[in-house]
Amino acid sequence: MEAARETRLPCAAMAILTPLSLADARRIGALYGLEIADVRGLLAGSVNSNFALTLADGRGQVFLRVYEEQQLGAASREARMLEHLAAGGVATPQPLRRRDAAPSDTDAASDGAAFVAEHAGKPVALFPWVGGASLCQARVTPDATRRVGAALARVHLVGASFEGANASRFDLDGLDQRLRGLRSPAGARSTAPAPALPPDVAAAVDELTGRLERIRAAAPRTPGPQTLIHGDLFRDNVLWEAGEISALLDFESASRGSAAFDLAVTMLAWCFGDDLDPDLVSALAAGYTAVRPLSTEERDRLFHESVIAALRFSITRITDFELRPKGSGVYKDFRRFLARQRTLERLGPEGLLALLGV
Ligand SMILES: Nc1ncnc2c1ncn2[C@@H]1O[C@H](COP(=O)(O)OP(=O)(O)OP(=O)(O)O)[C@@H](O)[C@H]1O
Ligand SMILES: N[C@@H](CCO)C(=O)O
Repeated sequence: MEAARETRLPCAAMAILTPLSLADARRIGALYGLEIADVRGLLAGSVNSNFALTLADGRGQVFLRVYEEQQLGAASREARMLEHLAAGGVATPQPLRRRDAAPSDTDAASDGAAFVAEHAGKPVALFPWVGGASLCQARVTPDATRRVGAALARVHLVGASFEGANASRFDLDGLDQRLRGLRSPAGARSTAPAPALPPDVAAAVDELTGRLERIRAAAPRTPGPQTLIHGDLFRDNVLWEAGEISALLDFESASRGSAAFDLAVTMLAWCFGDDLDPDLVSALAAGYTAVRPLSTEERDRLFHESVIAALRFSITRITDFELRPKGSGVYKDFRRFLARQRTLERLGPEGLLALLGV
């Protein structure tokens, strides 16, 4: 196992929700054939409780995650998916196998039971320690977006043969439901904005509702080709070391979905400084297509999927950040994604394809 090279304290730092004593860590480590000398809580991530375990044999550390929101079945399925991706050459840490796992425990029927243990009634998985740090926007160069594009294409290529990916929670119906919840938290059929919403949020909800209706009306007749998508490949989900990607992280939103949608999410997340940066966009697309050319249908869907991607993050940033108590962790501004949506509309389908150069 590689030794840790640096301490990371990301802006999304949270408390450890589930404590893990050295005795707990030793019991869990033993299930994976590891002798643990030390355990350290990590202020990393905003959902799960994460720990660095030091190995007694001097081979460095492993990363232990306690899944705070996923049940055993979902965590096992995610571990099986990560194993599939890592085994296929995607740069993501391959979950460690339990020593007592039977060969069949990695297959779809057992749903990845080989990788997951339990602690305090919650699922736990172990991963090799990965060095590296995420990039701030000012350090994102065309070389970086080219690498990100290539890494995303590998997820789509390798993920295509993964059986068992879930449907996305963020399809148009899921987004519509979130907007309805915002307009009427009680779930009534009212179409009036809920009075509790601050005026600018209520106005955004109106704007997004209109947009969702327009997107539905203009939607292609079929869902188009599907593969396994990451769904959330933002800067904080990619670690870098010496100018290269050391890990893609956080496959929590991974699902069956459109590669064009995933490429659009990644473009929206990586290629905007103050405004859309054409050099970052064309490098991202070039990196992607060098590994996995887009099919004609995927290319034709790029604009449609881009406006859905902008809609998705505008809405989830309202429900998951704007309306939660401030000061309790990371805050992500939905207004940035409203602005990105307007940029896309200004560009139009032909303008977007010209920028991407596909
Ligand atoms: N295998 C690993 N080795 C070393 N550090 C890791 C490893 N996996 C994750 N990390 C660190 O932990 C941080 C949180 O990871 P991740 O995003 O997967 O966690 P999370 O708890 O699901 O939180 P969130 O979804 O909010 O990001 C990462 O940003 C990274 O710094
Ligand atoms: N990456 C998301 C948050 C996690 O899904 C965002 O920036 O809105």
